[in-house]
Amino acid sequence: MTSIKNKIDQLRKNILKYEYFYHKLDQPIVSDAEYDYLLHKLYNLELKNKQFITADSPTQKIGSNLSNKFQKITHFSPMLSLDNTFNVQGYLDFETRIKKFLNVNLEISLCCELKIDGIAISIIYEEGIFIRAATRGDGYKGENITVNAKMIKSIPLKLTGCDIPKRLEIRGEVFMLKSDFLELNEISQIEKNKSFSNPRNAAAGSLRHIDPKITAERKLMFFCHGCDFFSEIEKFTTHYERLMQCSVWGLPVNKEMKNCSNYTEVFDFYKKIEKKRHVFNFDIDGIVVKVNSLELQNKLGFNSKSPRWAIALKFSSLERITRLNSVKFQVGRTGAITPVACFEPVYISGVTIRKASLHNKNEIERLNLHVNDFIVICRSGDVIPKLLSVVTATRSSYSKKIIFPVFCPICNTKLLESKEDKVIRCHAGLICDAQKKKSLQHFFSKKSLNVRGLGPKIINELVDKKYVNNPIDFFYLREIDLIKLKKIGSKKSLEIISAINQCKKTTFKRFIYALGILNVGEIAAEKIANYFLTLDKLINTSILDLNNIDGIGKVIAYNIWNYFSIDSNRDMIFNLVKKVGISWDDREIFMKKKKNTYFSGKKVVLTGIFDNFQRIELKNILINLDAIVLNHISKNTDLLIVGKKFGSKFFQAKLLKIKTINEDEFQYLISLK
Ligand SMILES: NC(=O)c1ccc[n+]([C@@H]2O[C@H](COP(=O)([O-])OP(=O)(O)OC[C@H]3O[C@@H](n4cnc5c(N)ncnc54)[C@H](O)[C@@H]3O)[C@@H](O)[C@H]2O)c1
Ligand SMILES: [Zn+2]
Repeated sequence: MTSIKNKIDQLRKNILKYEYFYHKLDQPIVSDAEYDYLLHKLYNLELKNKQFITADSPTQKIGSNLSNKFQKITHFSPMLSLDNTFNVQGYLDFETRIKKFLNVNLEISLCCELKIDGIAISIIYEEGIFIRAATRGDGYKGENITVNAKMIKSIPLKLTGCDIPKRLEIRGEVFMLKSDFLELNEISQIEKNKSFSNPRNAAAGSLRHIDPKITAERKLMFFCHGCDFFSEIEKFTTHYERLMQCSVWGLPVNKEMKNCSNYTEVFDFYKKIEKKRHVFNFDIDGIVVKVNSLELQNKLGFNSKSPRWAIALKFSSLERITRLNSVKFQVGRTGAITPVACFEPVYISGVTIRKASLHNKNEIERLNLHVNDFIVICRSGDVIPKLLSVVTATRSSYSKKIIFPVFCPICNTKLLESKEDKVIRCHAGLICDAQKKKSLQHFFSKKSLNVRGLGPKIINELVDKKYVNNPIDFFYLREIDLIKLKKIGSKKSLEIISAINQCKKTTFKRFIYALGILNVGEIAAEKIANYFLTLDKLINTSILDLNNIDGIGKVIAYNIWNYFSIDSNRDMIFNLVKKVGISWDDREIFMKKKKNTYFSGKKVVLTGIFDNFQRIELKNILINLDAIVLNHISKNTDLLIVGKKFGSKFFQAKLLKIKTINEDEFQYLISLK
């Protein structure tokens, strides 16, 4: 029992701390999802252990923003929060509750409005003149922010029109436009002032600033969402009519509101607003549904935190809280270790998520994760799952901290951190089964040698069963080996073997890409293929030569050079080409017609013999590159390509001052895009 009490005490302490930062300092230190989650947890614990409920529990009173910055004033009637729900059932429960309370079975008229994400204030008008304004405070006492509220242009200092009551209380929301918020934060960044985390906090901080001039500068806005006539006889019977009257007196009332007579109409309005919430230049976090009849509102009254006649139907958050089960350290194809958080599934905007990458060691340290932690998950940019933060308030003192491993979880080799990119890697290469599997998957993948039907599962099983150790082994697989794999029959085995045989005819670019050289993606592979044209040239290249390739940086150049300097890699390539018979048409890349090349419209002549091309081949390449290939030199010739054992054309060109290039220069030029 004491442990439950401790749990409750600990939760309350944390919630009150978060409320202090949010309401009093306007600088939240945890996300709303995390705060709501903890409050909900406390609520459930108290429900099961009613003996521990105290009047000062955050479940029993509203979060207060009362500070010493402003004088305090007592509200004429309590200014409370709103009951809220995120789902249909929660809303239906609300309807059932009020019908039961009122003992009615008929449809109740409801007024739906936007739930503006701002800061609540109360304004008192006497004879139509703005007299005083106050924040919600603790619900009973508020902060006197009269001077500051007078700085808000959309709040009239004098009401216009007839039938203005002697005393009128207006309640509404002060907020900041999203565009103004972005501008304010930009300026704060330049001037190195503190910035706000969202428009709501910016509005609250600006309204409650000790210098009213600052409030004036911040361009705050106001929407009225309620009023009280102080028991003066009024002609209105509904909340909706009252708001319409406020608008006539010159008070800003948001036009997006709707009278509904049943829950289907309420949900239509909710869906419509949720769809266009991003169109509004101010934040809203849901809709508010209010019993329209003032008489029924009076009958329903309040509980300690909120009126019984209203509920906020909030938009589902893009953040969810769930329990972390484990962190797996995955070994990538190049040995890079990526931590991946595995958690209890959560459903966010239409997708069930179970895992999120934690990217690197720094992220693990930033989060200070422990096993069984409750974590906040979101879909960043609405797609990629991201672990935002940890709910430290619910962590047990015994839970185990997650530590980045020192040894490879697959092959046990000591991990090393690269100085350049700070990535931690297992350097065991193909000795490491994880890297071996990923490299083989890459070798036969769609963009590499493209063997259909040879997916990761089959490759992993083949490695585990030790049927294959390197790409060459795949070309010697037999039907009797393959049928021993899970879910592979004779037909499928033969299909796989045939697909493996077919992949022997490939392209140079695909072959380079398939090798999986560090940082060499498809584009780099294409550039390299275009530049070298032959495998021989590529294998025997120098770093200097590699640095010449447009778009190949120093790191990639080194990686390529390093790859081909390793004997086992050269042996494997030799065997793949000479023994297995992988081949490609070197020239294939130049056989596609191109416009706007270096050669476009140029009159080109050839002389001599070439190491890497037959004369006719070279001619075709040039024609495809948009050149005009001629047999004789004249003063109109633009370019002469000179091979070994060149003839008199070379001397004629020199006399006529025609540009000449050799085979290497030609290869460089055709490698350009
Ligand atoms: N991140 C944190 O650390 C932290 C801490 C405390 C509270 N919070 C957040 O603050 C919220 C709780 O604050 P709250 O008690 O003010 O509740 P609330 O903001 O959910 O709802 C109550 C408020 O809604 C406002 N409102 C907006 N439009 C309205 C309309 N049309 N009609 C009536 N009222 C309208 C009212 O001013 C009212 O005070 C929660 O969402 C919680 O996540 C966050
Ligand atoms: Zn390893």
